[in-house]
Amino acid sequence: MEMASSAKWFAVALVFITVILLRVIRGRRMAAAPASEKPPPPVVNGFTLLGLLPRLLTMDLRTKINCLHDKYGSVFTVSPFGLTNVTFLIGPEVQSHFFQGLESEINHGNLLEFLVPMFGQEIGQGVDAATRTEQSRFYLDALKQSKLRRHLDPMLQEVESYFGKWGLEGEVDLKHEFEELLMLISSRCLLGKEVREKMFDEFYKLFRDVENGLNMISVFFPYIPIPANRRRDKARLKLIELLSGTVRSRKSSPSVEEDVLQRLIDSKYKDGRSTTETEVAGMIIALIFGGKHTSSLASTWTGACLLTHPKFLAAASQEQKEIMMKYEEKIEYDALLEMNTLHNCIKEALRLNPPTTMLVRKALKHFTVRTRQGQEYGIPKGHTLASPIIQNNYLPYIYKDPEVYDPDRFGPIRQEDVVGGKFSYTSFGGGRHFCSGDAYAYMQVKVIWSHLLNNFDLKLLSPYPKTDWSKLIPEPQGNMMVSYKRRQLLG
Ligand code: HEM
Repeated sequence: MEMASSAKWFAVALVFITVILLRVIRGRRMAAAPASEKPPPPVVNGFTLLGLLPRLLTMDLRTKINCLHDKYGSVFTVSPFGLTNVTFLIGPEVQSHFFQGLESEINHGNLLEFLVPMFGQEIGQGVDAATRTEQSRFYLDALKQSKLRRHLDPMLQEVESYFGKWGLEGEVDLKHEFEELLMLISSRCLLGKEVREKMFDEFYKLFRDVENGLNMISVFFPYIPIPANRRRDKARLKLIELLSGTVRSRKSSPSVEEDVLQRLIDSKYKDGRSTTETEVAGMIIALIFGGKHTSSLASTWTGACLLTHPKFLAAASQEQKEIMMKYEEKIEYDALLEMNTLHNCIKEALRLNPPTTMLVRKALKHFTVRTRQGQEYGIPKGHTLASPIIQNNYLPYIYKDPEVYDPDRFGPIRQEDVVGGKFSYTSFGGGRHFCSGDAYAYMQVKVIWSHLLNNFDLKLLSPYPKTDWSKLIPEPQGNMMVSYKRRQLLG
């Protein structure tokens, strides 16, 4: 009996030792892997995360990432109990594959799946990679610099008419004002006159329901039947129906409009196929979604920064005076291109407060990165990759006194982002998926701020806003109350 029991324990021990030995041998083999296989990045595992939790819980997103950056360096993998592996890439030196790698080696994977129920199955993440790439080309083509001039007059009309409704003096919540105004500009320049003139209210209401479908829950569970998702699905169907009707009547009309909707209608795939009504409808919803809120936040943060920095407010106002004199009080497209001070004021507001705080990708193939200190790491296939713009924009070896609002850092003397090298400034992304609407965005924010600087004396009544990190796209917390006094009546 005793003999049988000993034999049993001996067999168990043997199996156990064999398993251990096999693991050690496999580990040695991996350690002796070819020289091209660099070590993986340091890992922040579940236990470490639990240890850090009390501190992390009290921090905002940027401080959290900063804390991990300080401790683990510019490349590290957050791996909570092996559930997932998210590798953070911080600083321009380690971004080139992230931004420029082939789509077949690094792409958005299913990380943006939550956009499918917002824009439909026919575009973006709902279609195969080749079709998606062609649709990105349509966006780029519709929004490229050479096509922007024609948007200036409608944009100016919207801005003048909006601020024309302000009194001689008063108080407003600038954040709210910009949200409304950007929706009007977007519907006019992107969607066109049919929607702007005849069905703006209906469009706005439906669009808001689609937009509000994006929340912390829907990002992870885009299809669960919570009320916000149900409202989103209903609104999207109605929106697609409404916009498809507009596309249909445009297609059958001999007159050709000059807005972005028309460009998407006229776009053709490489095989000669025209875009369908639902594709155009989905693409235009996606464009408005990508451009409206980001530009409204850019306008708000620019206001918050300018109105708390008299030196730069004075410089931007002086530039307006000179340009208005040169162009005889009329804003022309070329005049906008000459507003370098205002441009840098907006760019700096977006460095400090990028609306998209973090970019993500999926590694479909193993790749290597080399840090600024010369350390090389192999990033395994399958990892989720995160490029935190909110941390990259604050690196002190790129930006002097990174916490300070200083638009001069982008001026001709310092050019800190140029000196810092490619991917030093990524508020608009970079490389393959660089924002298609950056020039359009600058144009509308400049038209707005040029008008305000030329026509009003403004004072910030609220304190400089804190960032509301509870929002998926962080925004200034609460209202941003401003008092205005009209300098001259509009002619
Ligand atoms: C201040 C305003 C804006 C900011 C900060 C911004 C930021 C960004 C960023 C960071 C990306 C890269 C996403 C990634 O790599 O995953 C992006 C992509 C994109 N943006 Fe913008 N954006 C702005 C305005 C606009 C506007 C006004 C439009 C259109 C009207 C637009 C259309 C797009 C499109 C279509 C893409 C996808 C490009 C692609 O994947 O090929 N954006 N934007």
